[in-house]
Amino acid sequence: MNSTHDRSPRNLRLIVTGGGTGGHTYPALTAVNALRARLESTGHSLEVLWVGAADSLEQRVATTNGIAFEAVATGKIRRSKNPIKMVSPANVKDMTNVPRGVAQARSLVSDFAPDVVLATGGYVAVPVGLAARMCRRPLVVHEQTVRLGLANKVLARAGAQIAVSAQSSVALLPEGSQGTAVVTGNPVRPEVLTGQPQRAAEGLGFTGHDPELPTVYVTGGAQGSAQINNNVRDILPWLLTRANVVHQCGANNVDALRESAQGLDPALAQRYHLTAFVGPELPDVLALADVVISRSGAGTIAELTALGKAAVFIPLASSAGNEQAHNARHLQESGAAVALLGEVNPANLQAAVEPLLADPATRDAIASQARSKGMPDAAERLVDVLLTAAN
Ligand SMILES: CC(=O)N[C@H]1[C@@H](OP(=O)(O)OP(=O)(O)OC[C@H]2O[C@@H](n3ccc(=O)[nH]c3=O)[C@H](O)[C@@H]2O)O[C@H](CO)[C@@H](O)[C@@H]1O
Repeated sequence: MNSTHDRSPRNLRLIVTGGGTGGHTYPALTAVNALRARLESTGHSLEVLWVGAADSLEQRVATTNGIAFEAVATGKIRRSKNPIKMVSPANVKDMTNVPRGVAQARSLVSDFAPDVVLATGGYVAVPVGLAARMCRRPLVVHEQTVRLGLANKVLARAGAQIAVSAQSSVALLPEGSQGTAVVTGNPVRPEVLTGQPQRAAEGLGFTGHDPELPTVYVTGGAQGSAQINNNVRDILPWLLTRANVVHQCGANNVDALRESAQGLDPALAQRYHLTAFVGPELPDVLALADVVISRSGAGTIAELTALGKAAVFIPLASSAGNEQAHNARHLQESGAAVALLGEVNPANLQAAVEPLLADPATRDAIASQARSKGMPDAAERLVDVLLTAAN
């Protein structure tokens, strides 16, 4: 790292790229906002251009947050053990998109002339990151997961400065980039850390919430998870005798779950709140939750550890490099979570949740271990890396 003198703020121009999922998009937005706040606190300004895929989550997030956005062509290479399948029509089309995206990104980078480029992963980060290197602009890559994603691996080899979310990532970096890597943690949206439990039930319209009972928040990520939904559905008659349940299930699953909830005893059903997606109420819902049943994507883990929540993780088995299982195991090994790493069924989900509801001391012990793993200052650390790279 350079000296703190090198990080002194000045007016800056930033290109940010990354997206595809919330896991790549929200850390980018959080870093932009933190960098802007740091610069403005010293009377300086930040000009930002977000370069992403057209009609994407990152486009919606950038534009709703008043950040200028430009789209470039991207190509997702579908990996397969069978080399014949690699030459699929979809892959061939996507491969031709990559050079087109690099050319588009190169012209955007050269016109905008950023002081620094931040890439947070996802396929779109590849053309933009490569263009940054071609135009000799400093490139910082932020990785949310323990193992580098494919896009970030390509950019690490192209000479990016790497910021990682966990110390254990450093040993897994490509040769040559380990020495310069910085552990920042995974930036968490600041509003997530300042929720108010007493606002949650009102914000959700959860009129039957019983304040005498603990609350379980179930989340399968933005799309929802059929595996989590089905197992939770099957233990609901038991769960609702002990807790309120807020269940975020994804848009595709909400109708079927609503129908099956009609079979619940009405006295229990009033403690159940089902929703496709939790939007601006998310911080309050997290503040209210005593126990969380969740996938173990990097973004969710960063939030739950920063807050110190007792969680039961059900990893997505098909996540890249099985990283969700790795994340969950890592926390379970230090008593910072409960992880269901093999087959998941209603019986073992109930067995995992039961001690957390029965004994507040058990869940407090897990919550406090989780909090010790959290890095609530990750955005500020990433800002330090960006300011150093820009100088
Ligand atoms: C399917 C897939 O590819 N998953 C990957 C994706 O995760 P993905 O983006 O699906 O999940 P993450 O846990 O990283 O982030 C989800 C984000 O959405 C928010 N949220 C979720 C539900 C909701 O109703 N409201 C809401 O705001 C969560 O609070 C969190 O901030 O990128 C992550 C980071 O690279 C990886 O670790 C995951 O393995």
